[in-house]
Amino acid sequence: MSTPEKKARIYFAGSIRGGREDLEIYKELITYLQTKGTVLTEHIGLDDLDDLNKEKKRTDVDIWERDMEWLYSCDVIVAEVTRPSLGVGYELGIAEKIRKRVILLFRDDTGKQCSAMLTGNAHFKERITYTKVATACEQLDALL
Ligand SMILES: O=c1[nH]c(=O)n([C@H]2C[C@H](O)[C@@H](COP(=O)(O)O)O2)cc1CO
Repeated sequence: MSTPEKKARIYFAGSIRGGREDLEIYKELITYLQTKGTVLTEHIGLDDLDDLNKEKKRTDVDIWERDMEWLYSCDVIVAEVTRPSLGVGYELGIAEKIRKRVILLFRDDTGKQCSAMLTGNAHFKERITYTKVATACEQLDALL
């Protein structure tokens, strides 16, 4: 009997307190990523963060401890960085320090540029620039 293949543990990073303007995009990306593995941070795609894991009832210390455990233990981080977020920037800084694989997603239809701290950084060499989520998913498919 063959052993079942281990599902990839995916840490999806996206803005929460930095602003929820891209929520619909996060939802689509998370739904796609769930076909590729277990998305640890699926709460990032919820309309109401209270729905799934009582995010609003957690203390900030609980959130930070849980997310650090997920960040250190995941197989890959997929970060949607179009909407700037202090939390996502912090997670990516740690990812670089612990040499965790990161795939960055950035939309090219906003007239904004991605931070040079990411685009100038050799650790973040896997970058997807996209307009439509379907295109981003096609490119993710080639990487995951
Ligand atoms: O309630 C939360 N839950 C949570 O998982 N995070 C993590 C995951 C996200 O990738 C990132 C978002 O950071 P920020 O809230 O600064 O935009 O931080 C952040 C918050 C709130 O800061």
